[in-house]
Amino acid sequence: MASNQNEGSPKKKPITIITIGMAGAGKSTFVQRINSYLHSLQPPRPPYILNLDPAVASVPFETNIDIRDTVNYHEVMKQYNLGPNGGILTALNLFTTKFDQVLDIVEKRADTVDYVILDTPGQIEIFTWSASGAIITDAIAGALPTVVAYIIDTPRTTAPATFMSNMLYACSILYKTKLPFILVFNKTDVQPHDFALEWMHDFEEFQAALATHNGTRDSEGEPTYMNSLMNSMSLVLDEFYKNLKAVGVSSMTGAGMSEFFEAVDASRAEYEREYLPDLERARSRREQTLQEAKQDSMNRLMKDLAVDRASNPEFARQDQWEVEEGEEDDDGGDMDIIDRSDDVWPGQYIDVTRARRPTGEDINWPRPG
Ligand SMILES: Nc1nc2c(ncn2[C@@H]2O[C@H](COP(=O)(O)OP(=O)(O)OP(=O)(O)O)[C@@H](O)[C@H]2O)c(=O)[nH]1
Repeated sequence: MASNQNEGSPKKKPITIITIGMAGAGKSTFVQRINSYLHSLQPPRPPYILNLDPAVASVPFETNIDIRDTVNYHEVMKQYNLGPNGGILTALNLFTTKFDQVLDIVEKRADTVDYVILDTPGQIEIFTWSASGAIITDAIAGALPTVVAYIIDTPRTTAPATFMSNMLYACSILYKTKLPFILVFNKTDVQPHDFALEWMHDFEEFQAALATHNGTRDSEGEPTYMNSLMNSMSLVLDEFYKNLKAVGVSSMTGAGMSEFFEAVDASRAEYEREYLPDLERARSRREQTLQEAKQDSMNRLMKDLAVDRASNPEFARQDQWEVEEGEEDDDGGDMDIIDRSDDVWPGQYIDVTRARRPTGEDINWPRPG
């Protein structure tokens, strides 16, 4: 594994590895394996581990932060009258409200660790398709270089249709997070992952595997609808494969660990080259949209006031700004600042025309031009 740091140069930020995978793919065993691998290095490089699965009975590693210390999943189920999945999701939502504190703690440890590892709930969609999952991912990726490790149960992926479904799922996560992505073919002690690499690199190999699979032709010898669909999808996936790294590991034996960390270390550059500029662009776009919304509201307000004055000259005459002696009569005087940071969409949109004040309270509206 390449060292993360050169003598004398400032320490690089740690890389966050978000482990995601279908239930039973081996996420927890994988986190345990990378944990023990990093401890076994000379010198040891213990990672900082966060468990985000509120429903897991026990984890085979020492966590630094554990969602179960903050939220009692069983209590959540009882209190909100929820089933197991609703309970996990609500527990994750509750934990997410504290994630700024989590991030503070992690950032404080940034000088002492090289890797931060997130183990996610077993039900993959609870993390990948929930607002909390997106908030946690964005928050951590905004603060530290981050890579997604998508754990695949290799022995259960040897059928072309299952393989494709798994890849499509991975593809959706890649496009959702836009983060550097590593396909981790786990359990290679049971099933080597060569077939998967072959299918990923040679489109025709995959099509051939598809053609030899049962049920791909109908009674008249024509490809079935599913087969045609899978053929077309495999063309789409061809583009997806170019954007990611694939490694084979066995969390059971420890095989493939150094290759995995080479892929992780290489992802740092990818994160800096592709994700960070995108993040900056998104931030400045948001900022610009906000400015435009403010300006638009202001223009509309000015226009409305000007129309009112034109149609009601008596009101306009009475509605004069009284300038106290010694007070400057400039247009850039104090304006009430409307802080909407506690609103449902903090900072997303400020519409000054909708400002509300208790009656009787003075408002220094800007003058119409
Ligand atoms: N042979 C073999 N078995 C493995 C390997 N990795 C995990 N397993 C087994 O796969 C099963 C599931 O592993 P877990 O680590 O619990 O999987 P998980 O994805 O965390 O499962 P959830 O808790 O449902 O999310 C366990 O029986 C593990 O022992 C591996 O590399 N090789």
